[in-house]
Amino acid sequence: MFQSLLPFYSFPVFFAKICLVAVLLVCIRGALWFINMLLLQPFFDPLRHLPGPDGALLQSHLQQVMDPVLSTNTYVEWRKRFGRTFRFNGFGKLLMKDLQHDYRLMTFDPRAIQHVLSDTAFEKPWQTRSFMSRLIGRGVRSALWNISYSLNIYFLGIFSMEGKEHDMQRKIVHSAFTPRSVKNMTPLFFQKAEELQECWKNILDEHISPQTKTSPSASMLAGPVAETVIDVAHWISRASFDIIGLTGFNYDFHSIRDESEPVYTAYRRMFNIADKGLNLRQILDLYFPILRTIWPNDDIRETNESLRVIKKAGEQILAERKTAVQVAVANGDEGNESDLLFLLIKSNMSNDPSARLTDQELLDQCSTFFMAGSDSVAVALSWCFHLLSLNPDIQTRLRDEINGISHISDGDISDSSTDSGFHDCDICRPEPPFLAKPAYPRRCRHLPRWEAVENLQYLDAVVRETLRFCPPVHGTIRVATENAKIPLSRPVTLFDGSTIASGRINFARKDCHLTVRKGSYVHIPIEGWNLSEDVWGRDALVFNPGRWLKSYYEPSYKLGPSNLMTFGYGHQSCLGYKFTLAEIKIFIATLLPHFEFKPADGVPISKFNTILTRPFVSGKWSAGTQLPIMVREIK
Ligand code: HEM
Repeated sequence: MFQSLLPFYSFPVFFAKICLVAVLLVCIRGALWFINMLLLQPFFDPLRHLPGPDGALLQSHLQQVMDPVLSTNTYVEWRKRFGRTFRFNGFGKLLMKDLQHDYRLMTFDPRAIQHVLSDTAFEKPWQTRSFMSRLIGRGVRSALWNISYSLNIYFLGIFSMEGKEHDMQRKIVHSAFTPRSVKNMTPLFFQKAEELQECWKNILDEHISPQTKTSPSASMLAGPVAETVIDVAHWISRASFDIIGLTGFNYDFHSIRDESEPVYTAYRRMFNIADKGLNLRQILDLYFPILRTIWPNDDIRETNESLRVIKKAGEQILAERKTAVQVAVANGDEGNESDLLFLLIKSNMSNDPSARLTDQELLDQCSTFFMAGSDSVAVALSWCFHLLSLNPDIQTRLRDEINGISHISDGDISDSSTDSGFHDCDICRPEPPFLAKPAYPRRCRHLPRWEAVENLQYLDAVVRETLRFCPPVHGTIRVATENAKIPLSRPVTLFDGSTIASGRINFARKDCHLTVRKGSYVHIPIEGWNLSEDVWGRDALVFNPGRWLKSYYEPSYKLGPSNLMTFGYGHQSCLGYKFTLAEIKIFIATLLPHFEFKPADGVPISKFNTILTRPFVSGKWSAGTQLPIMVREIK
């Protein structure tokens, strides 16, 4: 047939015509997409009625919202201009095959936040889960992802689960975070805090001037004997890795002393890669995960290698912990083991067989603990030392309080394991809300040492204020999986002057709730909530631990533990809240009496968002997270 056409159409003409038709088709498709994206979609999006910042439809406001250097002012300004609930532009979302117009909702309204974080119609976006899944979870349903999944090694942690799978895992994992489990871990926190203290002391010993070394009496007169700049974030990160290794699965990385342990190195390399954030290649990988297999780059190869090391070690550890559970159950002394994997295996064994986690899923939970529980605590603790270094008066007052503990004895865990008399401390207390506490009743069954630290009110205030002021997780996002309604606690005035009333969702009326379309993103500004004047008063932007000491602290709203959004809210909120408080308090109580912290000269510190909001030296982003602080030994 083609042969018969050729006399009429020379090949170049024929080819040119085909090209012309193809170009025309692409142009028509482009024009349709443009009309749909810029005119139709925004027109039918209910969020268009909400007030929000100006900007062309293709202009994104994401940097203003997500960059912690800009976000604090952005929130303050937008809230002044638009109220508690408004919309802004994302960067376009890829739904089905099309890049779609992307109005996003941001809300500071407690009822709306409560609803979005509790209602199963809202899930973590698959992009977030897919990004995390590379490290800790599955949970994404795209066909391409599944092909890639079958070719790679993925973890199946609770973080990337939704729906029933999530509920089932949460029930089992939750059982490893009971007050008693956390209490039993506190000796390990002390052990590692003391190791870190010793390491810092050794570093400082190298900086003692010869004169002071030969003259102990002079050093006593002079007070502090040595000082140097220490990258506090780096050391604390090593310590919290050790802690999560021990508390997670009874495995000591010894990374405070030596960073060369292979599993530690594997995790560290993998997290460092994840911390680079989303670059173009990673965005491509998200949408076309098969690329990771057919066109791996250095980061992907390194991540795969790390995952292999972790998997191999994990299998060995799992086998060892399973044997430990069997022996403990047979001997009836299960109460003495405190690592999360042990508790998970035990809880899994007592679960309905059909709902039990597989070995792989058990290991995945441990990787989840690593991902969720090591650097997050380290970052919070680092910010705490940073804030103390900037506020010498607060630092001195806190040190005086800690030094005022008359005696901290090393308790015996077994002494404290009787079941009577739980008292109202953070570890024992079943749930928030937090009210600034009077002195705790003295019926605690905790270790005497932990009890002493736990009872320090100013320490408690400093830790909570740090978690409010510098939340390690900057914000969270949910996506509507169906057209959904969101109730409000305050009315919202729309662009056209009409109002959406506050109150419960009223299905009979349209003006009693917000409506969002399937696929719309809702941003929950964790940092924004924590720094909101509506919630915390006019000094919301000031670091003021004293706010927690008022005899009766009653915030206007209650969302999350201590009314902090730091740990999220609802059925996917943080399981490690009490664990975190205990670890941070113990590290501060151990280190502060021995060291004084001052800002290092000429080293400005800024926040930078990777997965967590980390400290960086301003202008030196490529050097990675750092927190150089001048540390001086106190003799
Ligand atoms: C300062 C320390 C920490 C902060 C700021 C933090 C923050 C958070 C936040 C905001 C969420 C909810 C995320 C969302 O809703 O999108 C979360 C979830 C979670 N966190 Fe933490 N976390 C911390 C420490 C820990 C620790 C120490 C552990 C465990 C050892 C842990 C385990 C988890 C787990 C398992 C989840 C998922 C819960 C679920 O999906 O049901 N976290 N965390």
